[in-house]
Amino acid sequence: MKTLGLFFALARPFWGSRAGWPGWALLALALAMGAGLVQVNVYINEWSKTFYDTLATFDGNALLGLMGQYAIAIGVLIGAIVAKDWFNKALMLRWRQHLNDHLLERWLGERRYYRLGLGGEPDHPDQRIAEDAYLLTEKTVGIVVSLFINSLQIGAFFSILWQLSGTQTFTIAGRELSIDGYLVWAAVLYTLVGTLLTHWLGHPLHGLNYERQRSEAAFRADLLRKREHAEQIALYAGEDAERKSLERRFAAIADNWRGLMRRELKLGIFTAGYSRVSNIVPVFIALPMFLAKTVTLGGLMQIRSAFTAVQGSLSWFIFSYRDLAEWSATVQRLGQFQQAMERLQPIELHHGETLSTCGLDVLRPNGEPLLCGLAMQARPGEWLRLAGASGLGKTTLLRTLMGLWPHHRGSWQLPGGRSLLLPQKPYLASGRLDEALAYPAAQVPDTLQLIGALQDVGLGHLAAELEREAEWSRQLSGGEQQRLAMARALLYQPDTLYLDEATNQLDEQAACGLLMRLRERLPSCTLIGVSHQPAVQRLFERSIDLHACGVACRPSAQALATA
Ligand SMILES: Nc1ncnc2c1ncn2[C@@H]1O[C@H](COP(=O)(O)OP(=O)(O)OP(=O)(O)O)[C@@H](O)[C@H]1O
Repeated sequence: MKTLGLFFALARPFWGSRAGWPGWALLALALAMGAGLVQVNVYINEWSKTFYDTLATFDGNALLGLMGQYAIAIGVLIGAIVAKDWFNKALMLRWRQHLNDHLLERWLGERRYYRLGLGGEPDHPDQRIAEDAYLLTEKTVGIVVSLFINSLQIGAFFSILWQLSGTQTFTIAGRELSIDGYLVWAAVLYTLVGTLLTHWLGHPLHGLNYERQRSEAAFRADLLRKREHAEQIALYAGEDAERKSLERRFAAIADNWRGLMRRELKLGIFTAGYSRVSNIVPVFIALPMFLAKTVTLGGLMQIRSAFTAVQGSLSWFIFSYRDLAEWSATVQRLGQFQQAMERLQPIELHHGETLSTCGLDVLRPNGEPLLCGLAMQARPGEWLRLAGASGLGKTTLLRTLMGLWPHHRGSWQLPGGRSLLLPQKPYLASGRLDEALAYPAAQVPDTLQLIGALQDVGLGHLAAELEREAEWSRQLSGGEQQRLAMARALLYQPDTLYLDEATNQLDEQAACGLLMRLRERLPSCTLIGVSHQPAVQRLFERSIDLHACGVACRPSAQALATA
C-alpha cells in the first residue's frame, strides 16, 4: 500500500496534467494493440480445433486453406506486437521526459541539490534521477500493458474454457458430484498454488533489488570521484588506498549479486519447472473427457490451448515477479527522494536596503553553537571584512546568509539587487571557456566584453581560447582559476559581492591588484569578504571580528577570559 501511495505521488504530475494527454493517447493505442493481440489468440484457438479435426480426416486441400488462414493471423499478430512495443516506448519517452523535468526542477529549485546533501539523505540523487526514473517508466508501462492484456486474455479464454468443460460428473466415495466448468476451476487452483509458492520463494527479491541499485550507485559515484580528483590522488600516489576503497564498494555489489543469484536460483527452479509442466497439465486434466469420447482430438487441443492461455494469464504474477520486485524497489527509491525534497522548507530570504543581521546564531548540524548573537550591518557600497580565526565559522556564516545553512536562529536581511559569492575553490564545469566565464549567467556576453574581462584579471593570453572546450579546472592553475572567477564577477556586475578567501591562491600583490581592479570596475558594489592575507585585509574599509561571537557561544570560556 505504501509503495502504491509513493507511486501515485510520482505518477500524478504527468498523468494528472495536460502534459499527460498524449501519454493517455499512447497508452490507449498500446492497449488497443494488446486487445487486438488477444483477439488473434482467440481466433488461433478456434483455428486449432478445426485444424486438428481436419488433420484426422486427411483432407489435404482443407488443410492447405487452414494454413493460409494461420499465416494471415500470424501476420496480424506480428503487426500488433510490433505496434504495441512502439507505442510503449513512445509513451515511456514522454513520461520519462516529464518526470526528468519535474525531478530536475525540484532538485535544482530552492538549492535542494545542496541542502539535501547536508542532511546526508537520500543517497545518490544522480542515480535516482537518471536510472530510477528510467526504470520506473519502463517497468510501469510494461507492467500495466501486460496486466491489461492478461486480464483480457483471462476474460476471453475463461468463457471458452467454461463452455469446453461442460458439466462433469465425478464419483467420490460412492457419491456423485457434478461440477460446472471444472477446467476453469482446475486452472485457477493450479495457478493459485503456483502464485503462493512464487511469492514465498521470491519476496526477498524486493530488498535485494533495492540494495543492488544502492550499491551500484555507490560504486559508480566512487569511481567518478576518483576521476574528479585524479591529480590529487596521483600526487599522493594514493592508488593503494583508492583500490582498497573501490574493492570494498565492489565487494558490496558482489555480495548483493550472490544473494540475488541464490534467490533467483530458487525462484528460477520453480518457475522453469512450472512453465514446462504447465504445457502438459491441461492434457492430463482433460484426459477423462477425451477417454470418455466427449471431446475430439481437436477439442483436446483447443482445451489445451485455452487452458494454457487462462493459466498463463493467471500466472502473470509468477512470471512478472522479478519485474514487480524491481519496480517496487525503484518506486521506493524515487518516492523517498521526492519526499525528502518536499520535506525541505522553502528558503525565505528577506531583502532590504542593506545587509544586516540581528541576534543571529549560527549552529553546527548537531545544534552546538558556532557563532552567537551576531549583529552587523554593511552600508551600500562598503567593503566589509569578516575577521576571525580559521574554523570559527566564517564560511558557515556566509552559507547561512545565502540561505544554504539550515542550522541557525535569529534573523537577517540581504540587500536587494544582484549578488554573487566567490568561494575559495571556483567551480569550473568542463566545456567552452566563454561559457565558464559567463557562469552563472546562462547567456554568454559578447566576445569583446569577455576579452576585456580576461585582460582585466590578467588572463589576456586566454582570449584566443574562448571557444575551446576543455576541462578548465584541470588546465588552469589554482591562481588562474581564481582570476577567472574574478572575471566572472566583472561580467556579472553584482550589487553585492561575497568573497570567501577568493584570492588565497594568489600572491598578495596579485590579489591586491585584482581587488583594486574590481573596485575600479564595480565602484558601487558592496563587498563582504573573508581573507587571511594581511595586504588584502587592509583594502577593506571596516572589519567585524567574529571572535567575540564565537566566545559568546561558550560561556565557560568567556568566564575564564574575564577572570
Ligand atoms: N557540512 C558540515 N557539517 C558539519 N560541520 C561543518 C560543516 N561545514 C562546516 N562545519 C564545521 O563548522 C566549523 C566552521 O567551519 P567554517 O568552514 O565555517 O570555518 P571558517 O571560519 O570558514 O574556517 P577557514 O577560515 O579555515 O575557512 C568547522 O568546525 C567545520 O568543521
